Amino acid sequence: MARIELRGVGHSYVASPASDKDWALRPLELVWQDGGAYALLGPSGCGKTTLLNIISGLLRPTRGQVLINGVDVTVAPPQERNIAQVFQFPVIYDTMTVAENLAFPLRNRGVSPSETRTRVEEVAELLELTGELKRRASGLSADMRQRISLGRGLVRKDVAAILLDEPLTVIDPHVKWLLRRKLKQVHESLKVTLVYVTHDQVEALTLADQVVVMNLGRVMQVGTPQELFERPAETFVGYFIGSPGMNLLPCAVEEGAVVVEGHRLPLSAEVSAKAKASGGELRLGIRPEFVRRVPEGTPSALRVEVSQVEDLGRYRIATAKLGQQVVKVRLPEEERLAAGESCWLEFPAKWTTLYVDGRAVT
Ligand SMILES: Nc1ncnc2c1ncn2[C@@H]1O[C@H](COP(=O)(O)OP(=O)(O)OP(=O)(O)O)[C@@H](O)[C@H]1O
Repeated sequence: MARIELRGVGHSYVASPASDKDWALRPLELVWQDGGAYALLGPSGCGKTTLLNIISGLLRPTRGQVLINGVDVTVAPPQERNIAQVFQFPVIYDTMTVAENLAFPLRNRGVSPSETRTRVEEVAELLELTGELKRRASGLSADMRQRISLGRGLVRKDVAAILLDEPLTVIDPHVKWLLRRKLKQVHESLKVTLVYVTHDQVEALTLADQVVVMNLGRVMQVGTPQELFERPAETFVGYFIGSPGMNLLPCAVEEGAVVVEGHRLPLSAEVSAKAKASGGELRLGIRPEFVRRVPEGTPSALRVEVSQVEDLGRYRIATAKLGQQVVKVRLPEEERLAAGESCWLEFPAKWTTLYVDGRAVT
């Protein structure tokens, strides 16, 4: 089991990093608790793999220290870290049987044949591979191969953490959810620290207790799926998480109010004072799920013109014009609304966040 601590860890692939953009991973502080399930979520190129490779020891960071259970392992090679890594494209030995593939890490460490057999059977059971143990690995489906790869990580009793780098990307969509569920079960039963890299928010939010959202080599926010959804600390998080993302409306502040397209909405005196003092670019954020349709005449209601209503299967999204700005609204099932109509909307204060230069004012 492992508690992983990153102290001022940063990495640059250029010899003498000068500006922020030279850092693939900007120096950061992060603690991953023993037994937790974490996701690293962010767009392509944001530094997820770089961070994962630093933890596993494949990459030595330009700066900072990596501690596993309090021991500094910054310069220790991967084999000294008791960390298993599962890659997007699993490396499986086709000439071996499934059982031999699973046993491989134990054979390498000189574990006795009887203990190896017991562990392989346990892991095979956990991953529903028992019926396949005697089969040759060649010709197995992508999800079977990924299960073997995961099994090879789990087979060692001393494995402290499992790092998975986009493990489901090449898996058929209709078996993806099965493997995702399996992974969650494995984590729940073994309580091994799990770090899961993905650019897919559904994967991150369903698997992890804590999600680390990254962009441009920087950690934008660490939080539970609920915290990231309800209280995005940065406009990037608000927009990147959610489908569609958060509405981010240019606005102004006056004392005790935020002004959007000429409408005054109440705002705490403290937040309005901080925002005014900062002098930065202001946005009012509200998720489409929290915008409410209200009857005409409701205090603070905003009149909008609906330009489009999209049916996304389980729900519908209305796109509406508020003056010059566009607002997305998730409609309740029974709500009747069509393009060309106008209606009244409310932004409940509880669900609005004011951002200055992309950061939430709290
Ligand atoms: N070996 C390398 N040499 C030079 N630059 C690199 C190297 N590996 C990654 N980079 C750069 O570092 C940045 C972060 O890359 P990284 O692979 O960590 O991102 P990522 O979030 O995992 O992206 P993806 O999801 O596409 O794998 C990118 O700009 C990438 O081009």
